[in-house]
Amino acid sequence: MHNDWFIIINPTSGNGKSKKHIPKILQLLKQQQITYNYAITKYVKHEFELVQNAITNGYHKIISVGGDGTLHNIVNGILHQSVLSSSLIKIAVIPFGTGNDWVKNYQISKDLSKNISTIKSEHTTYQDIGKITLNSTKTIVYFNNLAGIGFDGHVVNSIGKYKKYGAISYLLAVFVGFSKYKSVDLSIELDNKIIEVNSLMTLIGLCKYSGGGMRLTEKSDPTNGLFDITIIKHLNLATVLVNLPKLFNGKITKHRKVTTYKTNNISISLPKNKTVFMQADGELIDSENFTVELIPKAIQVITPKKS
Ligand SMILES: Nc1ncnc2c1ncn2[C@@H]1O[C@H](COP(=O)(O)OP(=O)(O)OP(=O)(O)O)[C@@H](O)[C@H]1O
Repeated sequence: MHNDWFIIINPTSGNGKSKKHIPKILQLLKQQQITYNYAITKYVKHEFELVQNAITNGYHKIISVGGDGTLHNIVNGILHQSVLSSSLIKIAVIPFGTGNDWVKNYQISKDLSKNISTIKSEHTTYQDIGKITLNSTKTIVYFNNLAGIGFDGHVVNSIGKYKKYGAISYLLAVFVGFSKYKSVDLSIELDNKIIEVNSLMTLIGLCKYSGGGMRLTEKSDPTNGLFDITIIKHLNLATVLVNLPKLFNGKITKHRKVTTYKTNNISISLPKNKTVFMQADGELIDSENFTVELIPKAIQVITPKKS
């Protein structure tokens, strides 16, 4: 194991923004005497392979340059390997995505110099990770921010064509998608209860933000060993419009059609013969009945010291 950082850069993140900043990032790292090696991804999910190769080659400090999807794939590469325990691996993020929701949770600076000083400090927080197991294929997908079923999966499915609009892309996808979307019947099992619900969307959160800055879960804390579950029943467009600010300030969780729970284990069954989109950290995943369990303090993430 050596002490250099391994940097994984997704040049397509943020509509190609990260690519333009590569020379500047590398120069600032050198200036702060941070030693590193780096690789640029060449295709979708290449991050997964790159991080596993880096760990096999003795790296245990990783920097993700990109958005939430890049980080998600790196986290999955780390959790799916067995060379080194994930809790011994440090992950830093230089955000260059569209939504950049995960970094908001920790107030990681978008200012490159400030962020690189934070990385240099190596101040870490041990973060919980969600582990989704799909019932029939036993496929495992990890998430570090939030997973969702229903309308938010539908938004992720359509987001590609809106990303060119930058920060407002998620909001655009919400409004364009809403009129055609139909809520679905879910059977949700948590804390020995079975909840049958017609749901617009159901969210399983570790961190606070998703969908480009929305706050759909209640007081999420990615270090407390619990998921924040939000079940939103069917809402009409007028209700969404009236409650728009509440989607961003967290107060939507108080709406009478919204219920919240805290748990570390949840199973969800989807309706038969209906496509229900599912997403993890803004990446679409296969849609089928699944169970989610929480792995406490599974990774170390580089975070600014609280002043
Ligand atoms: N070279 C590449 N070509 C095409 N896609 C890539 C490449 N490298 C990585 N990807 C994929 O790009 C996807 C999106 O990346 P990411 O989520 O980081 O950016 P974003 O969508 O702009 O940001 P955010 O998720 O924060 O809104 C990921 O699924 C990743 O696997």
